[in-house]
Amino acid sequence: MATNFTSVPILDYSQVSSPESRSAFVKELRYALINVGFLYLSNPPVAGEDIQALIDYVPRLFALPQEEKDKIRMANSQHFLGYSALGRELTKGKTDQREQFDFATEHENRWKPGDPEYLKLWGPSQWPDETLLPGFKATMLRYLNQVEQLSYDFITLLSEAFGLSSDALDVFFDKSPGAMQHRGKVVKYPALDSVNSNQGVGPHYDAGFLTFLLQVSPHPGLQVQNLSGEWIDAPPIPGTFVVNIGKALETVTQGLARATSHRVLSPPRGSTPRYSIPFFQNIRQDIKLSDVRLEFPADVLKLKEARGTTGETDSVNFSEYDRLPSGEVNLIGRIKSHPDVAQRHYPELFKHFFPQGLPEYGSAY
Ligand SMILES: O=C(O)CCC(=O)C(=O)O
Ligand SMILES: [Fe+2]
Repeated sequence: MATNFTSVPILDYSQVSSPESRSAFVKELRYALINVGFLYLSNPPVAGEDIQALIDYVPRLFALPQEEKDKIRMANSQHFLGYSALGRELTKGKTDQREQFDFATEHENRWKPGDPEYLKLWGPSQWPDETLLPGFKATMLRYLNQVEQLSYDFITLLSEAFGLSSDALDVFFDKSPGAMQHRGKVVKYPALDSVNSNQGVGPHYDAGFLTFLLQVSPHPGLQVQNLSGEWIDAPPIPGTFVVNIGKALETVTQGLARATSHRVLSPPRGSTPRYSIPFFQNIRQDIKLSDVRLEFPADVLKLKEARGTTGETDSVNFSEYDRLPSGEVNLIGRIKSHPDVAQRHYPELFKHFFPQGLPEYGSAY
């Protein structure tokens, strides 16, 4: 089997429901996790009518009057939830050319004085005025809840694929109601005519465990980096999610599940905008990855050796995972990406990471 990839494999989730095809699925999953770090998932267990309803809402969400979007701007939120205008997010210090709304699964903030600051990171979303976009909030939450369930089921499959007991990774989640929070985003990438670079989003790794991406519009632009550093297209395939692995999952699986660097190029001049909806699976904020040591069978570890080492990439690294609680690593990531929000809600950390003050793109709201 080739260890370098030139395309992203497609896995069929309907295979999971019968015992015979389930083992074929798990085998393909093992290959995709170890060698690619990305896959398409067809027939995902998320209601087609919810996905379609969400897709229909997306252009209407971005078409809301600017003042309505500004009412729910991210700078209002210590949870980094809400609206980010074009060009207000950084990847590795460079401006991303996208406009987006961060909406998360429902969660009441649990921070109280004396608690670690990272507990402030999870809390309620800011939603657009219901009268302007009736039903959007309920649809988005239904969608997020279904993808959350899929994300847990997928972790079970991943554990099986790596020869672990199916509950081996349960320790990373607190499944009591409302205890976890996972984050979704609705993203718009305008065409090159209206932006000043083609960095839709710069090369990066995702931070957490699994990402489930819905490519809403038919535009290409998403690219993933293979072992020799080439950029491979991952164009939209209707009816699928793109699934990829974050740095936390790579770390706890000792590099078996590959976190693969990826980026989005802006649509060409004259194009309509590209839209997407990623879902990021979080893990417990208080867990330190180094506290959990998983024992993988030798034959599985050999597959990683056969893959060879991943070349250096220029992507953001999340190297702090070996020593800090996961919540703190995530807070640092959010601060670096959204300094204007950090300046307002985390002034000490802001000063630490941005000693010269806010970067060039302008002042905080
Ligand atoms: O919009 C996309 O297709 C991918 C976005 C992404 O990689 C991210 O937001 O982490
Ligand atoms: Fe990403």
